[in-house]
Parts: sequence; C-alpha cells; structure tokens
Amino acid sequence: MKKIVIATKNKGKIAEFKQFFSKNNVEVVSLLDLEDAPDIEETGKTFEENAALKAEEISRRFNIAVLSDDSGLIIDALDGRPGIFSARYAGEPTDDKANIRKVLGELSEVPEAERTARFICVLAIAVPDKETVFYQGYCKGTIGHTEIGENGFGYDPIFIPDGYTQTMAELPPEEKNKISHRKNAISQLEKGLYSK
Ligand SMILES: O=c1nc[nH]c2c1ncn2[C@H]1C[C@H](O)[C@@H](COP(=O)(O)OP(=O)(O)OP(=O)(O)O)O1
Ligand SMILES: [Mg+2]
Repeated sequence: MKKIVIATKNKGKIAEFKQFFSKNNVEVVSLLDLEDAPDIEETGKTFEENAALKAEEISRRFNIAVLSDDSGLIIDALDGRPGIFSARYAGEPTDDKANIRKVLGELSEVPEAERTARFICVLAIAVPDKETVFYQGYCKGTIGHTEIGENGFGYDPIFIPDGYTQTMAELPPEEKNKISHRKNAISQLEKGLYSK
C-alpha cells in the first residue's frame, strides 16, 4: 500500500486525511506515528509560511516527501482574527473549548449579518531538493451564538457553513468532507498534480 506522510499532530485533521486518501488506497502516516517527531514552532506570518515550516522540517529530517496543513478561521468582524493564531488564540497549550469561548465573547455584540467568516486550509508539499508547492481551499460560513454538535474538531461547533442551518460539528464527517476548506484544498492539489 502506498503511504503519504502528513506533518501534523492534530487527530481531527488526521481522521479527515484518512478519509480523503482511503479512496486512493493510500495509507496516511502522521507525526503521531513517527518516533522522535519534533514539535515544530509555527513562527511564520502567513498560513503558507507555517505550512512550509512544518512540511520542510519533517522532509529534511527524514529525507522524504511530506504534506502539511496549516489552517484556521478568519472572522470578518474581528479583522480576520484568529487567523494564523487560531490554534493558540486563548493561549498555549491549545484548548479548542477556550478558543471557542474567546471568539464567542468577542462576537457577543456583533449582529447576525456581520458574523461572516471563512475557514482556510493551506497545504504544502515538501520534497527533498525541490521547491515546496502550495494549494489552498476555503469554506465560507457564519459564526453561531453557542457551540452545537460533537463531530469534527476545533471551531466546528460554532461554524455554520453557507447553505446549512447546522454547525459543521453537527454534520456527519462525510458531509463535512464534501464541503470543507480541507476538501477544497485537496481538490486543488489533485488538479495541480494531475495536470502536470
Ligand atoms: O476543519 C476545521 N474545523 C474546525 N477548526 C479547524 C479546522 N481546520 C482548522 N481548524 C482550526 C483548529 C486549530 O485551532 C487551527 C489549526 O491550527 P494548525 O496550526 O493548522 O493545526 P494544529 O496546530 O491543530 O495541528 P498541526 O499544526 O500539528 O497540523 O484552526
Ligand atoms: Mg499547529
């Protein structure tokens, strides 16, 4: 079976990548499976820089091709925050529930029409001695008033995708994986790889 190494420790992302790649019969290997995988500091100023840091560090260290995912939530009423700080918005160590509380608190006075947001996913592919390439995907929606739903991860319980009345965390995983920023980035990646 073919393998793909993904430079992430996020179990939610790993589950989604497993679902995406299962249709190609590709086994997903993550940093949780590698011994001595480092914690990579995300010191970049953009999603691209952080995605590159993660993919290139693991690619160099193990001399293999690596995919990484840097993603986050961009809220219009918060001037794009939490953005690249999505994972550590309420401080470190990362706490999804605390991040959600902080966002809902900051939006408490913001009316319905101004609660627009989007998820972004930037994928980087690093190959030893090659230039890193990037693919991007978005998913637009609005931010709800309370957390609802048990599926997914991160900000899913407060994100209502456009065209839906439920939060992303209420959708079955197969449904999220048809419309998500991650799915849209994977589609760009497939287009990019197969058109060359
Ligand atoms: O589909 C999603 N549904 C809900 N929330 C999401 C999603 N996708 C990203 N997010 C949030 C979670 C985290 O707060 C941040 C990603 O931060 P990000 O640094 O890319 O990932 P991470 O630190 O969790 O794992 P890692 O860096 O090991 O890949 O955006
Ligand atoms: Mg991270």
